[in-house]
Amino acid sequence: MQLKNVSLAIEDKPVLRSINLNWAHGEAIALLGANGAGKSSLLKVMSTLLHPSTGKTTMPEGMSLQKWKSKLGVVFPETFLYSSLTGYENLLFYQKLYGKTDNEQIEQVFNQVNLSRVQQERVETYSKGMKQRLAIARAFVHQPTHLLLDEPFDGLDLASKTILERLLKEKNKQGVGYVLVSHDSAHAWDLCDRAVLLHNGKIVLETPCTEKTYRSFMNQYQGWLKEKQHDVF
Ligand SMILES: Nc1ncnc2c1ncn2[C@@H]1O[C@H](COP(=O)(O)OP(=O)(O)OP(=O)(O)O)[C@@H](O)[C@H]1O
Repeated sequence: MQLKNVSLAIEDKPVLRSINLNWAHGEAIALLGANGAGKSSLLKVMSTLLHPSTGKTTMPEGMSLQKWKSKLGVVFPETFLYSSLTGYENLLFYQKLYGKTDNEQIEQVFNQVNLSRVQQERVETYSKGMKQRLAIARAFVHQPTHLLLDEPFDGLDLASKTILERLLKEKNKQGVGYVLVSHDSAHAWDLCDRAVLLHNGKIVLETPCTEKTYRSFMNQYQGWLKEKQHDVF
């Protein structure tokens, strides 16, 4: 997917400013930045939930908007789960939305997020971490090729965190790309090919995620964060 000069204003407030970003097929991008930098808004534009005020988003080659939506899996702070339905009913519902019914796939994702045991229980009885794992399963249930992940590790215990890390690495090996928003830069660095830093709605830094580039990136990131503190206080 390609974003060209994308800007977004919400209620006249500039949230994204002239964003240029190329997301290559299978690429894992860490999207970093301070609170309010515009990370979630950018993911929403990429998911087409929000439309840019100006600029252009282009789908990967040959893909219609409809096709793009069908290839996309999202983990957003809103879980999009139905609490009065069981875990199984939720996954079945979402799979059907994508025009599929594949019980084996549902079983597989339940196994992957370690929720098989409670799949017939209503979601309102799940803990926060279990709901988050089900939201992750929901994002994977139609076998997307692109993932938009807004703090997907939020609320996960250590074991669940490891499960998700493994899942992302495995999917990435199979060619699935993702954009990962995280406040844990070191963690995101380990899971991604490239890091993009947003500040006040602008991309201010981009670098490949290698051991060598981490320190320099973090020094610059901290510089931006200090500037942000001056803005606020
Ligand atoms: N619905 C909305 N109405 C008004 N302002 C909004 C809305 N959504 C986002 N904003 C503003 O847009 C800016 C960017 O918000 P966004 O949630 O994208 O940032 P973020 O980088 O994801 O932050 P965080 O790390 O805190 O999640 C913020 O200043 C926020 O107040």
